[in-house]
Amino acid sequence: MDEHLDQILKTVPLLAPLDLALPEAQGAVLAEPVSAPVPLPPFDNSAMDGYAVVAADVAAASPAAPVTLSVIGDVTAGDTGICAIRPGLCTRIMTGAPIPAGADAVVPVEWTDGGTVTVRITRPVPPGRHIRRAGEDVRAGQVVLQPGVRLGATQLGMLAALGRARVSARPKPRVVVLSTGDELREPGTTLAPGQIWDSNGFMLTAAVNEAGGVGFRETSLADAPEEVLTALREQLTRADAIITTGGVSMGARDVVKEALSGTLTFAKVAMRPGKPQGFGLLDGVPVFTLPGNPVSAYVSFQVFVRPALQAMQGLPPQPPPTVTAALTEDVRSPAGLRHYLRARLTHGPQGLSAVPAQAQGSHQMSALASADALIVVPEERDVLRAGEVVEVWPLPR
Ligand SMILES: Nc1nc2c(c(=O)[nH]1)N[C@H]1C(S)=C(S)[C@@H](COP(=O)(O)OP(=O)(O)OC[C@H]3O[C@@H](n4cnc5c(N)ncnc54)[C@H](O)[C@@H]3O)O[C@H]1N2
Ligand code: MOO
Repeated sequence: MDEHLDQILKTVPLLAPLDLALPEAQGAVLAEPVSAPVPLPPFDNSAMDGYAVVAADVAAASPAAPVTLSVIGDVTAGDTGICAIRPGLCTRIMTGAPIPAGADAVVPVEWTDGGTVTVRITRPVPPGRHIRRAGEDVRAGQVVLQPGVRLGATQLGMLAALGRARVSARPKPRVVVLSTGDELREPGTTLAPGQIWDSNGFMLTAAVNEAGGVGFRETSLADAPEEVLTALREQLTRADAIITTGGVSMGARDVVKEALSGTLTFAKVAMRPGKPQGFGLLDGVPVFTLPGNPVSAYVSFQVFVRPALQAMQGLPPQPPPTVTAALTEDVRSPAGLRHYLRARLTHGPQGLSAVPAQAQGSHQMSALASADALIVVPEERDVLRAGEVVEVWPLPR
């Protein structure tokens, strides 16, 4: 498994950065350091609705002996005019409004009678109180986001706050998913004997999206090597990567293998499910040929394709973070294979427990669909005992 993944990670190309408008950049990975052209906040402003005052004027204010000041006007957020006060005067001020010259504190409106001509203030404020200083969030010139950061909601908010409309970032990889098999039909249609509905196509397209790519599902292909090759070539113009499922094992009609045997490397990987794997570049585009059994295809996606998509965006190709959990029953596993068992995690007083699914066949979608984790059984173990603390991968959602 490690060899196959290493081979993939050293082969997949890094996607070139694009100049993206902010809304298009969601999920892309920053390719430039972003520094602040101005300080944030750009100017001293009020943190409260209230009155901008000279703190010394209200130092002795109390409910018993309120201080009265003249209100010379209102300053609201967005005011661009120049405003100044001197001792004895104040302005009403709103949250986010620039602090008038001469003022050094804000009295919240709750501590006043709310007057508009004169105001009675019942509590003192120390100098600086309720003023948000220019640059106290970000200094001008400060590098705020480093290359390699995936742009989510908060990073896009940060970029907009810095006035950036566009950014250089590696886009989400576009991944085309092609299922192969004469037996496959579209969900929503009726089946003839021997036929099944294509589930891999939908599952893997969704898995691509969950993994931070953009998945495109194509209608399944018949077991004809020429057709498979033509379909793959057609997709090269829009795909950053292609996933196929089916046709890679030992059957008489393993078309994917037949179509690509000169181009890709096919291997039997020491894992279950997911033994037959193929990978390589077709005209520079990574092609992952995953096994047809649905659970095998899904597990293969998580262990090989997901890290590859991360690497293509310049992210560290990390497997999902694992947790440890106590096994609720014994499980057996063939030695020499890394085994991913479908399981459910439960939280109890003793911490996390992993409940293995009863159905562990690589065709048994229902156990996969009700699992929220995979128990990882290392190659060197052939039995794990109930109560043992084991490594578990929570599945992405
Ligand atoms: N003699 C051997 N037979 C098999 C071996 C082996 O080593 N020697 N390996 C087995 C393992 S493990 C796997 S996994 C499968 C992989 O087979 P293929 O990748 O060639 O896949 P197919 O034969 O096309 O299909 C397998 C199975 O999955 C169903 N399938 C395929 N595509 C879809 C889809 N899009 N949606 C739902 N189900 C799909 C297909 O109908 C078959 O039942 O080979 C074993 N055999
Ligand atoms: O490896 Mo197959 O992928 O076990 O069913």
